[in-house]
Amino acid sequence: MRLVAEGLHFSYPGGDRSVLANLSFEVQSGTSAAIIGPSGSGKTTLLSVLGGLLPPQRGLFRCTDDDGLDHAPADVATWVLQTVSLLPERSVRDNVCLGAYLDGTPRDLARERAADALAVVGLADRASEPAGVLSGGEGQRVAIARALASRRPLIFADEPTGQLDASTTAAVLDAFFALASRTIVLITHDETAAARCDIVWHLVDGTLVRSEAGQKVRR
Ligand SMILES: Nc1ncnc2c1ncn2[C@@H]1O[C@H](COP(=O)(O)OP(=O)(O)OP(=O)(O)O)[C@@H](O)[C@H]1O
Repeated sequence: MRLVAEGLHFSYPGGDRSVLANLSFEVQSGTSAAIIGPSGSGKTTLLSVLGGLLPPQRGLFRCTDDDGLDHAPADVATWVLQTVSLLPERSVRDNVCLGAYLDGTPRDLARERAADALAVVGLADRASEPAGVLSGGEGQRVAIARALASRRPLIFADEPTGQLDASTTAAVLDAFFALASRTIVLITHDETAAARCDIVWHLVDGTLVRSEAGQKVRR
C-alpha cells in the first residue's frame, strides 16, 4: 500500500493553532516510516487524520495498492493504539482473532495466526484468560498481536512499544519488520524503534522534516 499525503492542514475546532500545517509525505509500498516529535507536536492527531478518524480542513491522503487502486484507510489499515481497546470479558485469544474475524478469515486460520502472534509477544500461555485481567503492558502486547494476526497491508502504530521492556520490544519489532509486504507508519519516542524504519521524520511545526539518520533498511 503506497501512501501519499499532500498539503494536509488540521486544527481542532475552536483551536487557535494549526496542529498540521501543509504536511506532505510519501511512503512507498512495503516500507516503514517512523514519526517522532515532542509531546504535543501532533503525532497522534496526524495518525487520526491518516486513518480517517479526523477530517483535515485541507489536503488529501491516498492509500493506493500495487494495482493502482485507491482504498479508504479504514478498509486496509490495522491499528495499534496507545489506548488499548480490548474486550475485557473475552479471552486474550478472541481479542487477537477479532480483526481477522472481521475480515472474514475462517476461525481455524484466525486462531492459528493468533497463536503465532501471541507467541511473538510472549503471551502464548495467557491465551485462554480474560483480557480484563492483563496489565497495561500485557494489554498493549495483545493489541500488537492483533495487528500481527491480521493480514491488512497497512499498520498504523502509536507508541506500540511504549510500555514494553527491552527484550519484548526487540521481539515485537522483529515481528513487525518481518512482515515485508506491509506498509508501516510508526509513531514513537523510541530511537531504537525509529532506527528500524526505512524513513524517519520529525514532526516540527505541523510538518514533517526528514531525519538525516532516517536512511535505514529494515533488518
Ligand atoms: N480533542 C482535542 N481537542 C483540542 N485539542 C486537542 C485535542 N487533541 C489534541 N489536542 C491538541 O493538539 C496538539 C497535538 O496533540 P497530539 O495528541 O496529536 O500530540 P502528540 O504529539 O501525539 O503528543 P504525545 O506525544 O504527548 O502523545 C496538542 O496541543 C493537544 O493539546
